[in-house]
Amino acid sequence: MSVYQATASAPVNIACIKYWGKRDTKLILPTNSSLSVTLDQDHLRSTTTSRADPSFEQDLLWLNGAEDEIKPGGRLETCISEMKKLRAAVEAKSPNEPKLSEFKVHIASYNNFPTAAGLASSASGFAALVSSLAVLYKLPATPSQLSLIARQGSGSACRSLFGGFVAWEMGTRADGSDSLAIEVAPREHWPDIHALICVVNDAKKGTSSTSGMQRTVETSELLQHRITHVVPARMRAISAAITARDFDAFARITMQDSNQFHAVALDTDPPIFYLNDVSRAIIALVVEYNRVSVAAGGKLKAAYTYDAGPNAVIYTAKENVKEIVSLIVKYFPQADAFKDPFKLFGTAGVGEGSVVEGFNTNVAKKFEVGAVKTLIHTRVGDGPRTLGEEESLLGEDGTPKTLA
Ligand SMILES: Nc1ncnc2c1ncn2[C@@H]1O[C@H](COP(=O)(O)OP(=O)(O)OP(=O)(O)O)[C@@H](O)[C@H]1O
Ligand SMILES: C[C@@](O)(CCOP(=O)(O)OP(=O)(O)O)CC(=O)O
Repeated sequence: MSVYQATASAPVNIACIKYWGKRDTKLILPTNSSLSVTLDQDHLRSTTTSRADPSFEQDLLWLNGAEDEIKPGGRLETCISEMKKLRAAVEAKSPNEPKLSEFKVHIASYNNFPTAAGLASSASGFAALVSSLAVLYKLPATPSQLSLIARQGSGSACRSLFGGFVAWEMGTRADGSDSLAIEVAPREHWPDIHALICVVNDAKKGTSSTSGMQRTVETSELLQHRITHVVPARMRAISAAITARDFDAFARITMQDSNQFHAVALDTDPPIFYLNDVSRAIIALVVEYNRVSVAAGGKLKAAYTYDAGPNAVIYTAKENVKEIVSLIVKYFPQADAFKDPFKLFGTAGVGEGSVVEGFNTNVAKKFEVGAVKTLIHTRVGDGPRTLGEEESLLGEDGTPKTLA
């Protein structure tokens, strides 16, 4: 008997121009376009195995080993049924293909980083789900076509269908058929972009993106200004900065847009606060680090950005990562040694950290150990990957394997 199954992994993406607001909550159609950098799956990824079998009695999904309910009419069910529709179209054209669209599926997914902690697990998760089903169903779909379905799982997930630098074009049609992700540039265009994630809090967050942005749409006047007068010009400017590999412009726009996103959160009634004292101290450190560079006749060297939580993502060129890690460690002592995936520091490690010459050390106070729990160093990465049988997360009986 044939086993119909496929495994795929997908990356996390972190937006430079933020998606915040829906014009259609069921189809997940945004009030503005957005743009992100896809991060390297070698460090952060969701891996998903999907299997179709005539003996399965219902569609089931396990996330990190625990069964996750597939609610009727919910996001998971929407994505799975949209993928089955695409499969049914393949079967209609090729009658010899097995009728997988009529079988139930068992899906096992695993995130190698904290779930629902503001590290964009829903983005990599839905991208991996859609990618594994696309391989299982042998769909002739492009990443942009698949992004239309991942979008209905979680808006930001549509951008994880591509590597590199990715735009989600908001589209104008009521059915959402033009609200999809496109590649602005592949990672090979600008592989020098690295990211340092400062994990301030990896617990489940207070106000979810989904409910927070809806409240903003309903109550914030500032959001209307942002979507009409600010984002369209920023989308053009940051795309041009990426094309020209102009880090200075890329960094300025990224920080401005993070600030404005948190301003519209504050402009929401009741207000939403995602940043905390630690987040604000990291902003002060990045601002001062850039000031020193500009004062010496140089350009911006780092850009902070924050999603719906206190964790910072700092984009920079590879050559600056060592200075920035040293800076963060100086103010935020680490309980565990910095995992140095790019071997920037020798055997001595980061030590106590340090600041660059001319840095005003009074811009922030030194925090206690644990204020920044972990530092994850990664870089721009590729799009979803198809994995081999040996990577399957499902055992012979169609339930998740126990992972070592
Ligand atoms: N690998 C996965 N496969 C399927 N669904 C997933 C996966 N990982 C996460 N999800 C879904 O995404 C939800 C978490 O999304 P949520 O938006 O709360 O957090 P986040 O994505 O980590 O944070 P943010 O979107 O603010 O960066 C999970 O509860 C689950 O429903
Ligand atoms: C702040 C953000 O990370 C918001 C992400 O929101 P989600 O994509 O998690 O929201 P839903 O579409 O409701 O699932 C900005 C961004 O990623 O663009």
